[in-house]
Amino acid sequence: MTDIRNMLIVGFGTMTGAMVEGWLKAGIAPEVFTVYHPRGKDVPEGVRLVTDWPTERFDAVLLGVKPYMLDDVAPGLARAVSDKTVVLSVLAGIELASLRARFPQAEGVVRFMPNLACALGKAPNGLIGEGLSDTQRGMVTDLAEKLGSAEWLEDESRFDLVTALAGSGPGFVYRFIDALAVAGTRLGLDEGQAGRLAIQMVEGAAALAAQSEHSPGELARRVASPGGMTQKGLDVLDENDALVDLLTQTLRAARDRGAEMAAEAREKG
Ligand SMILES: NC(=O)C1=CN([C@@H]2O[C@H](COP(=O)(O)OP(=O)(O)OC[C@H]3O[C@@H](n4cnc5c(N)ncnc54)[C@H](O)[C@@H]3O)[C@@H](O)[C@H]2O)C=CC1
Ligand SMILES: O=C(O)[C@@H]1CCC=N1
Repeated sequence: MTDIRNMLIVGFGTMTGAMVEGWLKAGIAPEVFTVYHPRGKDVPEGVRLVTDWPTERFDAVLLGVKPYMLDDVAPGLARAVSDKTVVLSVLAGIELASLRARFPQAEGVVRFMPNLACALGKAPNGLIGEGLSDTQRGMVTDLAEKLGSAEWLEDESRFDLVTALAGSGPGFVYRFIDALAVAGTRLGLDEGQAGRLAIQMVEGAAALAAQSEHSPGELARRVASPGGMTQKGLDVLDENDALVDLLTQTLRAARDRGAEMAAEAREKG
């Protein structure tokens, strides 16, 4: 495995900021990172900020702008891409072919789908690439594992679904936490206390599920005493597959938006 020597980041925002936080915590030196922003930007200590397009070549460039801004930055960014560079994109819905059309000279192009838990080294990172050398694939795997895990896909048609589950997923979980707190408040708990209980309960339950030898289904069974309180609640979630159906609709809607964004980028490219 080859350590990354330099990475240019274009679009240093919520997502790529969390990634850099995770990489710095994992021991990558801040000098590895260069952030480009035409109007300047706060960056962590030791990270280089440039307001003009750099002319040197980078091992990796990380694209972190909003998907509809791809063509605002692609021509300038192309100057920092050589035939030894891997282009990493966190842009939802933007396909490998759309990236390749903008960066034909890059050696490899990768869709790298993290989530905000990167900052804690706890994100499942969806990956799919094209044109990668073995060295680049090893480097990208290492970068992903420093942020949590590396989940390589072979079939790009599934990537938007991975994005919906693992990239958008924290948004859905936060809604669930909020809903638990709202429900508790509606039924009579103090609002602040209901919020604290909901967050700490989900944190502990997720940590236990991650460590346990048992599946989440079995863990739910272990919480529910026959004829007891939990079972009565689970009966509501399970009736007519209510929760599974709701989450299927949720993932489908998110996934299908990815396909729409992909089509928009394809038309422009
Ligand atoms: N927020 C999330 O949880 C996730 C976001 N993503 C992807 O990450 C990308 C960025 O999303 P966020 O970080 O949420 O948005 P954001 O708005 O926080 O970040 C975008 C950044 O791009 C910068 N920017 C705008 N114009 C620029 C230019 N011309 N040159 C250089 N930088 C420029 C902005 O200053 C901003 O900081 C999107 O493509 C999204 O699909 C992917 C997975 C999860
Ligand atoms: O909402 C979005 O489009 C991106 C994809 C995953 C999380 N945020």
